[in-house]
Amino acid sequence: MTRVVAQGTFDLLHPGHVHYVEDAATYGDELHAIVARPSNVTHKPKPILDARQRRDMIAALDAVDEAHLGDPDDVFVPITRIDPDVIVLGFDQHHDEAEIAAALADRGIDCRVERASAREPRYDDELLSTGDIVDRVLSRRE
Ligand SMILES: Cc1cc2nc3c(=O)[nH]c(=O)nc-3n(C[C@H](O)[C@H](O)[C@H](O)COP(=O)(O)O)c2cc1C
Ligand SMILES: Nc1ncnc2c1ncn2[C@@H]1O[C@H](COP(=O)(O)OP(=O)(O)OP(=O)(O)O)[C@@H](O)[C@H]1O
Repeated sequence: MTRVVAQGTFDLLHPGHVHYVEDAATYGDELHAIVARPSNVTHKPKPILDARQRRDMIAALDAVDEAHLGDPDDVFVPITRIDPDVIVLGFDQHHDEAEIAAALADRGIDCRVERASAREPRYDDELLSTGDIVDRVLSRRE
């Protein structure tokens, strides 16, 4: 049983998230999605939706076998619990594969790090970014 981890903020779910978890799922038999807590989302605006709602939505996707609320303080708490064989990073995520691989090795966790592919828009109006969805809401509802 090859266990895979994907992770992210997964706010206002869109086809890019679906592509990410479906791509991640191809790396093994069981896909675990870890949902970032707001305190750990530091490189962009805080998510709109509660972490429990973001977890429930990503859990509803067929490709995801189990979704987990991330640990507020130590990102390796769920990793140690899930004990994955593969961690698949999102195509544009700011994490460095080598740094994560080193942190895993330091903890004695035997797990390789991969990177998912990107998904391009299938039509002009398709939004594949949470930030873009928020911007459109603001522009249409102000
Ligand atoms: C290996 C790994 C484990 C993670 N575990 C957690 C966690 O336990 N708690 C958490 O809040 N975020 C966790 N994250 C998510 C990061 O905190 C970060 O916020 C997340 O990658 C957001 O990326 P995104 O905004 O591109 O979706 C983890 C990320 C990685 C790469
Ligand atoms: N178009 C896309 N193609 C493939 N993966 C995507 C796409 N959009 C987002 N993802 C992946 O989904 C994961 C979670 O993305 P995240 O929660 O950061 O949403 P986001 O839409 O990328 O946010 P924002 O665009 O506001 O930064 C990330 O790993 C990201 O790489």
